[in-house]
Amino acid sequence: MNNDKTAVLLMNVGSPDEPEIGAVWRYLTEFLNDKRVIDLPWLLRKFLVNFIIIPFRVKNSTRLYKLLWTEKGSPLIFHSFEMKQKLQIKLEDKFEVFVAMRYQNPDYKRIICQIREQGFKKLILFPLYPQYAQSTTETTVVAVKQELERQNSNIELKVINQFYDNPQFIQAFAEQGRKYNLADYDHVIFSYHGLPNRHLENSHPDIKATQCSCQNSIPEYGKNCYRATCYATTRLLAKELGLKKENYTVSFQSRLDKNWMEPFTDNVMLQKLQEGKKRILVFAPAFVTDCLETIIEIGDEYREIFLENGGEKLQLVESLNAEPAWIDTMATLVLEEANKSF
Ligand SMILES: C=CC1=C(C)c2cc3[nH]c(cc4nc(cc5[nH]c(cc1n2)c(C)c5CCC(=O)O)C(CCC(=O)O)=C4C)c(C)c3C=C
Ligand SMILES: [Fe+2]
Ligand SMILES: [Fe+2]
Repeated sequence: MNNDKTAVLLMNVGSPDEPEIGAVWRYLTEFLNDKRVIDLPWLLRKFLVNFIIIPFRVKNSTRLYKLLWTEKGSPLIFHSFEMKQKLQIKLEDKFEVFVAMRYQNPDYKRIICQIREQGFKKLILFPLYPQYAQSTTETTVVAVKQELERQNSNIELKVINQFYDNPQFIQAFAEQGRKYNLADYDHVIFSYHGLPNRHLENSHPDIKATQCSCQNSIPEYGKNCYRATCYATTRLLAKELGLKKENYTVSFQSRLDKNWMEPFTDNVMLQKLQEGKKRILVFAPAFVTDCLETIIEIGDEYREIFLENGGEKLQLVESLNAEPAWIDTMATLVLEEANKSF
């Protein structure tokens, strides 16, 4: 029994079990039927997701997952496991670290069952998203709370809600960037996973998102405003890297349709090219592990478009994965959370 130990649960989005059409279909079905991801009325969501989006998307997504897949499987999954192992060593034996995915496997419901059966009384949930969003952190927290209730568990829960401005996180990402010589590049893009504009409006209860100045500072209400926190992460990273305002741009990638957060990364990249910036370095600080959206979308797809249009170099900065500076950051975040009273 582990009465005096605290369980730490790392949770990320998840990947399909294999890069085959059936597995990708199951993954997209679980992911996109989540009402916090596609937040439309039930019937409209079911119809749109299951009869339009998935049938139209699944073939291409499978092709991309085949390109992404390695001998060790999906990067998002194997990097998450490597993080878990290294964090366990760092935290030693007062904590036991688990890893689960919001969608597909390892299944968070099964991992919570293990945590309960092993007698843990305290759980620190660590959603692996630097910036809070309803489609990532919120859905993870709600799912874990619901599952703990369903299993009649009295485990005490704490959550690391976000860490977009944590100085160690900023340092760790900057260190990844410093592996490249910044002087070799004409411009830097900070590319974040986008959100539907509707989600942005949800985090702007009193004002239209378009009228909000959260690009410049975190507004009063704004700690849960994804756009505000993306820009805040960028300002801190730019400062750490000594970048001048005119030498970097924030943009958003991975849109499902045109009503997503702008500017779009691919448009920014081509606009910079027109301005004569032929060598671009891209950071993706919404992701702590490399995944489909970094390796394939930026590293392959955007890079190819950039080169075809006359660019010379588009370089993706690797994510934090299991880098020592990031493992140290994770340990600090866990210990800080553990030191707040349960
Ligand atoms: C910052 C993290 C993420 C946010 C915010 C996010 C929002 C979001 N995503 C979709 C739809 C898809 N995302 C997909 C892949 C994917 N998304 C994230 C992270 C965030 N998503 C990651 C890390 C990944 C990669 C997973 C991997 O296996 O490597 C996919 C699947 C791939 C594809 O078919 O393109 C979809 C679909 C929505 C709708 C959304 C916000 C509403
Ligand atoms: Fe996504
Ligand atoms: Fe805002």
